[in-house]
Order: sequence, then structure tokens, then C-alpha cells
Amino acid sequence: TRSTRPQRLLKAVQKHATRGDPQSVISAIDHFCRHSEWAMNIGDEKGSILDSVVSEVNPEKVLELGTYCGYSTVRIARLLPPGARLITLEFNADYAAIARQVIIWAGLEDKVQLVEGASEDWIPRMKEHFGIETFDFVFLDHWKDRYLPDTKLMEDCGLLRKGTVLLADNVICPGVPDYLAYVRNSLSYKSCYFKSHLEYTKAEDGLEKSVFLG
Ligand SMILES: O=C(NCCCOCn1ccc2cnccc21)c1cc(-c2ccc(F)cc2)cc(O)c1O
Ligand SMILES: [Mg+2]
Repeated sequence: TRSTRPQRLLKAVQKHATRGDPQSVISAIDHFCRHSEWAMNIGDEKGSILDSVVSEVNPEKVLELGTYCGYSTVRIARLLPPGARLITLEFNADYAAIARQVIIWAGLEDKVQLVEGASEDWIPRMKEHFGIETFDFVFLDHWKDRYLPDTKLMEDCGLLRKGTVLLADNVICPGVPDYLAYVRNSLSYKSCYFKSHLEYTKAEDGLEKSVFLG
């Protein structure tokens, strides 16, 4: 039967990227998505904004909601200091299987823990299951109607501390209006918008960076 798009994306990585070279993995995926098949990776333009925010925060403990094929996982993990850890959550088992292999091809498996399942099930278990106190940086890129409830859930589970940075993808396209209204109006967040474009297109999209104030 016909292969899936994530399988074809992984083949492109294994054909064109150098094992252990995260930048070549990023470039191979961007080339595949621009010239072969669009896929919902954050992409190179928004990816550069992600890079700058991660570098500024220099986090020890990172949570990513929405792994997909591991593109943003690789972008983040390649910037982390030794000993820093990234937990990435993926609901779709087929995507997770591809992402594991992309992360290994990039040579970043020691920094990344990929967990399969739903955010609402895993967020309440982060502390006891992973020995996490609080996260320094959270990247939201999963179901757009889960950004707000999961942010409230992370607050309630004590997973955010004064200064934790939340960075949300797709705040314009597909859009997360309830989440935007919350982080922009809540006295518990300092929020700012980074205008950009939907991955590999000319459509507007952007990232919202929100600092939890406690
Ligand atoms: O839908 C998108 N992402 C989400 C995937 C499922 O995530 C499910 N999922 C992953 C962990 C996880 C944990 N718990 C529950 C659900 C959980 C998404 C969609 C688009 C997009 C934009 C325009 C279009 F015309 C079509 C698509 C762009 C993006 O950048 C996206 O990120
Ligand atoms: Mg996205």
C-alpha cells in the first residue's frame, strides 16, 4: 500500500541528511516540504523565531506538545545545553514512530524523551512520572482547541514557575482565539506576538510568546 507523507519525509531525511547533524536534518525536511510535499512542521521562517526564543531562555526542562515528525523537536534539542531535557508528547502513534527515527538521525536521542498519548492524560502525571518540578519552556503545537485547557491544566498542576516561557505556534492559522484572549488579558502572563507566515506559504501566521508571572 502507498506510503504515508511522514514516511516519505523520513526517507528524504535518511537520503539527504547526515547522521548526527541536526542542521542537515532541518534543511532536508524544509527542502522536502518546499519542493515535494507540504507538511505541518513549524518550518524555517517561524523556526528561526523559535530558535531565538529558545536561545534567549536557555532552558533546562522543556515540554513540547505536538511532535509530529520531530522537526521542532530537533530545532529545540540542538540548542539545549548539556544535561538539559526535552519531553515531547505525540498523540498519533504513526507520527511518533517517524519522529523517533528523525530524532535518532539527528543524534539527539539522549536529550529527548518522546511520549505517546494525550496531553490531558500526561500533564497531570509529569511530576511523578518524569520527576519534573516545573518547566522552563513549553512549546504548544498540538490540537488548537487544547492550547487553552492544557495551559490552565499546567497552571493547576504547578508545572509553571515565575518566568516560564510558553511559545504557541499557529496563533493565526489555523488560529487559537480563546488561548490568545486568555494569555493577552490575564494578569498572570506577559504576552507578545511574533508575526510570520504559515510554514512554506505566504499566508499569515505567527507565534505568541507568553511569560508566566506566577
Ligand atoms: O493541526 C496542527 N497541529 C496539531 C496536529 C495534531 O496534534 C495532536 N496532538 C499532538 C500531541 C498531542 C497531545 N495531546 C492531544 C493531541 C495531540 C497544525 C495544522 C496546521 C495547518 C495549517 C493550515 C492548513 F491548511 C492545514 C493545517 C499547521 C500547523 O503548524 C499545525 O501545527
Ligand atoms: Mg504548528
